[in-house]
Amino acid sequence: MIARGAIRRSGIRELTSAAAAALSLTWRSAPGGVIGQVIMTVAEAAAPVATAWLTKSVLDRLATPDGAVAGLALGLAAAGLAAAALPGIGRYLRAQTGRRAGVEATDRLFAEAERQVGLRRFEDPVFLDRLRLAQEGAGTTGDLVNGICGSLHGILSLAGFVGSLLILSPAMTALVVLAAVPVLVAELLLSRRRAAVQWDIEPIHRREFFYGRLLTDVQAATEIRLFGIGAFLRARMMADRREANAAETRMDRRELVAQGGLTALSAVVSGTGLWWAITAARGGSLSVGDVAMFVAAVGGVQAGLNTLISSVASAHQRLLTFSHYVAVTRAEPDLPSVDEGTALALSRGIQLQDVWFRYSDDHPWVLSGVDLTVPQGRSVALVGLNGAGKSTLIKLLCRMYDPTRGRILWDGVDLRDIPPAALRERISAVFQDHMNYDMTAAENIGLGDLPALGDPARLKEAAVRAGVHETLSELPRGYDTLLTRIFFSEADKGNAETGVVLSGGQWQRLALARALVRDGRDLMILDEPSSGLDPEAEHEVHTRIREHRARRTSLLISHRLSAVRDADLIAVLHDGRIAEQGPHEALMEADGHYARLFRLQAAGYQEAR
Ligand SMILES: Nc1ncnc2c1ncn2[C@@H]1O[C@H](COP(=O)(O)OP(=O)(O)OP(=O)(O)O)[C@@H](O)[C@H]1O
Repeated sequence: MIARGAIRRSGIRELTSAAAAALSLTWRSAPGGVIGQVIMTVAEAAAPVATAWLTKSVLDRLATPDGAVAGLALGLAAAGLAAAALPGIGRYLRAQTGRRAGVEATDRLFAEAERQVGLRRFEDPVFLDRLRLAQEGAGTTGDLVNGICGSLHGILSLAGFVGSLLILSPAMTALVVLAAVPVLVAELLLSRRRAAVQWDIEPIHRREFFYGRLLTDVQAATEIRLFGIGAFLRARMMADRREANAAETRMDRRELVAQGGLTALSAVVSGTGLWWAITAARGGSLSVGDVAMFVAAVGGVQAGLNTLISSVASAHQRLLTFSHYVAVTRAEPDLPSVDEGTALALSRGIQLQDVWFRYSDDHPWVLSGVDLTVPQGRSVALVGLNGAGKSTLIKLLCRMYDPTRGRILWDGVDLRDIPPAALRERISAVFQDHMNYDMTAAENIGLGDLPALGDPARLKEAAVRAGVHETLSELPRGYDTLLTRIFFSEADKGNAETGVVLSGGQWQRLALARALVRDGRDLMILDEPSSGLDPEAEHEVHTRIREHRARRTSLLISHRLSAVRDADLIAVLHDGRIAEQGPHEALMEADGHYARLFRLQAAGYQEAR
């Protein structure tokens, strides 16, 4: 788990490393754009300095009797034109470069997030906050180059105007430059503080987002309406919004006060400068052109400073956000994994040896010394009370987590010594909390084995075996019907062809079809594959599953004990261990947990007769 406090203290090294990463990413995705931006920046910075010098020269020439100004006026017009046109071109280049860098950064971010082979990171709220900020950072990668170009622009125009001002008055130059130091320091402190506020309120935003999604979620809508809890949830969401707003308002006020003081300081500096220039012109030590140049230079220095300060401050804040991107893309994988090797076809079986597991050091033990063998070619059923740890055991088998103690062997090889992708390639599963993808029916099945997406015969075969083929063929566009209505506009709403909504049981059959299309795998895991089905469908599905499990290695979890009774081996998980195991008859004879649960269920059915 990552500590929130550790993340707030982002030092210079972290920021430098974030800047280097952002620049190299932007350079790789749009080198032409970066070069173009630098050229535009230099030209944009030079234009106002050139305009000021040309204006001074024109005014001074006009004061002499034979002052020819045509050439200068032409130059002035050209500089004005450049000053007007360059910002537009610069904006275009910035947008293009930003988009390209954003695409590259986002792609890389999601690829790196996939590198987390297990589930732990996705259960860590701090990592989730980082991931959200990282997505924001990825979208604005190019802005860092903008920030740097902005700073360069500020420095160049400053250099131009400071040089001009130095010629007129070194003392005035020193005053203007010195006045800029507190502004720069204050802006940097403010941007650091703003990034810290943003990080602090991230969990509040996450909660607010959760309530907002709940209030608009079609699945939640039925309960929310029936229980009348909409206003209650809305109040919670608004409380979070107000809390976040209050933190941001405090920050805004702090900025307002600081920036007010800084503006007053710069007004005093310009006023003093203007007073000095007018007095000097009266005394004859400055020409009219010099006064014009002086006014332009003081304005130019202050504008340059403002550009520099705001670019540095915004680049600083973006770097703080981008450092989350860097942290996510460089995060160590949650599970150590080997890159080379394969999981060979299962020939003997899977063995759990003294497996202990808890979700973290603060959680109680879920498994405390499980010993179990799933022999190759046999069907094993796992039963136990709610919360006994059955689904957890399955997640360990798929290596979503590693056992805290003990080991799991695939034909004698520790799962930790097999690349996770190679292991998962050998497993198919229907999970208790299976996904319903907002995609077409064909895609919902084909995602189980991507090559099957282009093979309608395989999709149909899996659907037939899962007992969902008839339902799918009767859809308006058959297997190509979208199983969602979220992508449609108001105009398409009444048109069933644009998408349909399936029932819970139908979705469950689709999940089963998705697992079945992944045929030929070495291990089939079925975690409550029929819990949402009607009795007839349940019977039919279990008959098909039984046929499928014959001579195959499978692990079935079900609370319907009638469905597990003909497994080759039934294991009862109780108090974190396998309390008893054997075939149905042996367990009934032993008269332990299984026999008690089985009789309880059977009695329920008999009473109804
Ligand atoms: N991600 C998690 N983080 C922390 N604890 C968890 C997590 N998932 C499950 N648990 C806890 O682990 C225990 C076992 O849960 P598990 O889902 O494995 O039980 P189960 O036997 O499959 O239950 P059921 O029959 O209700 O599906 C429960 O106490 C649960 O609260």
